[in-house]
Amino acid sequence: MNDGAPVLAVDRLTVEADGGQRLVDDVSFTLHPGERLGVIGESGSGKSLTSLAVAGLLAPGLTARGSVRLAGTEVVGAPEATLNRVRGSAVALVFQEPLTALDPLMRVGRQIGGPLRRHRGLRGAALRAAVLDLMAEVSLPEPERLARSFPHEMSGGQRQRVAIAMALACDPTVLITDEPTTALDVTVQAEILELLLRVVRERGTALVFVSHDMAVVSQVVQRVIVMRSGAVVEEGDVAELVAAPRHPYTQRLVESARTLDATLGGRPPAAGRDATAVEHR
Ligand SMILES: Nc1ncnc2c1ncn2[C@@H]1O[C@H](COP(=O)(O)OP(=O)(O)OP(=O)(O)O)[C@@H](O)[C@H]1O
Repeated sequence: MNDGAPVLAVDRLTVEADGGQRLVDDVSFTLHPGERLGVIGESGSGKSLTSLAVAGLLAPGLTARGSVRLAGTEVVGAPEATLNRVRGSAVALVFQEPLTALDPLMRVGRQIGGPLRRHRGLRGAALRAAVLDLMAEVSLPEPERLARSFPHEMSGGQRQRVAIAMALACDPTVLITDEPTTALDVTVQAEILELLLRVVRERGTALVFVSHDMAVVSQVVQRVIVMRSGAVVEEGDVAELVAAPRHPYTQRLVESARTLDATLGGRPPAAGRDATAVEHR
């Protein structure tokens, strides 16, 4: 599976603030077609800035250096037109709070149709059919009725399904999700994780899954990079890393996931599980 060219190659990526503060420090990793990679670390470790830099979405005042090759296109330093093209086809993002991706004043059917119009040129009946197909793919109930709803009329889980549908609209090679379930109720979290796993498997989409939660990451990805203070401190197969973390920081992350899990009476992270909930290829 990993013999071909990576769909994403991040090489010595740094992100600096205007004052010269280095917020992401020399980060390198690759992602192959259909692979699922976790990026884990505590708050402020640089996970989000890394994923934003990959999509060329850094805020003004932040500068990326190094190289990010996404489906063969260099993102670092690329002109806006190139970035728009890449963001239409090569990469899409799903954030923690679906409302950030949604326009509160636009019916969700039109919003899902936005990327289909812009990037795939669909109009009229073909557009409407594609919107309903996408809504069905992300298991939104009664698509015809929900398409006419506004975001505030939907539940948090339904809104995140809409955000995932919009991200999938152009069939991106790489999907980046940044804490996609953190804002949701626990039962809804599990449903959204299941959905994400299903759609990336069915479509063969490569996934970068950003999270602070080792237990969640171990359910979703095959490989993980561990970030601390902007740098990668450990990288490896997620089951091996959970079973035998080498870096003291990773050991702490795994230990706190185990402690929380034991407190809640749940199962230990993936290394201790069978493959019923988590299918690592
Ligand atoms: N626009 C910005 N200007 C200056 N510093 C920033 C900016 N955005 C983020 N930072 C800083 O960069 C560091 C890394 O932030 P980042 O958002 O990538 O962390 P994170 O690991 O994703 O954490 P969280 O889960 O809390 O979002 C933090 O110290 C943050 O305060």
